[in-house]
Amino acid sequence: MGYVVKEIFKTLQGEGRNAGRASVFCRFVGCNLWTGREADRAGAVCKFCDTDFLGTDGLGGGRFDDAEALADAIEACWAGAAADRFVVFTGGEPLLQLDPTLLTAVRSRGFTAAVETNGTIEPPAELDWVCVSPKAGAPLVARRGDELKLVFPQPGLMPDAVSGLDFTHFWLQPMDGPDRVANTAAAVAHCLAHPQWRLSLQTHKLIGIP
Ligand SMILES: C[S@@+](CC[C@H](N)C(=O)[O-])C[C@H]1O[C@@H](n2cnc3c(N)ncnc32)[C@H](O)[C@@H]1O
Ligand SMILES: Nc1nc2[nH]cc(C(=O)O)c2c(=O)[nH]1
Ligand code: SF4
Ligand SMILES: [Mg+2]
Repeated sequence: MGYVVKEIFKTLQGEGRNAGRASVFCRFVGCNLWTGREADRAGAVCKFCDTDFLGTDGLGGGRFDDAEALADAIEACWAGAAADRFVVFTGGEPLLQLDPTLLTAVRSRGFTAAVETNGTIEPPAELDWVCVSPKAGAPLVARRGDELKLVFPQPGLMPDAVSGLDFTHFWLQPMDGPDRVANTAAAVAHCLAHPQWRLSLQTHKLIGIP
């Protein structure tokens, strides 16, 4: 089983409960809700994506023949002590490729393993941290986890529709793009009126790190 990876980089997790934590990000190529091509954006299920997940041309990207090779690359990217190792699998949609074999390989190297997923695919049980970010118009299969991070506002997916699901933390993350300032104000207002929800800012963008 091989893996196709856009990029592998070390940075601080910018979003959600683990914001500020040193992390290796492994970004897989491909998504099931958008082709990744701008020409297809308007017709995609997910239209607001802020990420380039096409090609293997990013830092540390490439094709990895097996789980051991990719886990070795993740460990090399960490380039540090054995304590507090943390890897975030993202994409694109990581659950199109992430499997128990790769999770076992990174965990055997001392990593705590997290995922950022759109919730359309059931996450493997070997994950230590599951962040689900549901998308309007897409089936929500992953209905439990550690954090639910709703990009806000999304026409057709109101917070009330997912606030009863089995998650420990509930975040509203303002949709980045031309309406970011207005979306942030709307998210703040919703959190004030509905304290189950907390604000998640994309802090890496605020401070200019990857
Ligand atoms: C690029 S996605 C990759 C993982 C997965 N496909 C997903 O959607 O959760 C990583 C995170 O960025 C969020 N995101 C994507 N575009 C965004 C935008 N324009 N503004 C705010 N958050 C965004 C997603 O909702 C998700 O929580
Ligand atoms: N610093 C940083 N934090 C992140 N949290 C989720 C990200 C993602 O693209 O999945 C992301 C990202 O791209 N960079
Ligand atoms: S599901 Fe995630 S990776 Fe796919 S287009 Fe939407 S935000 Fe981007
Ligand atoms: Mg990102």
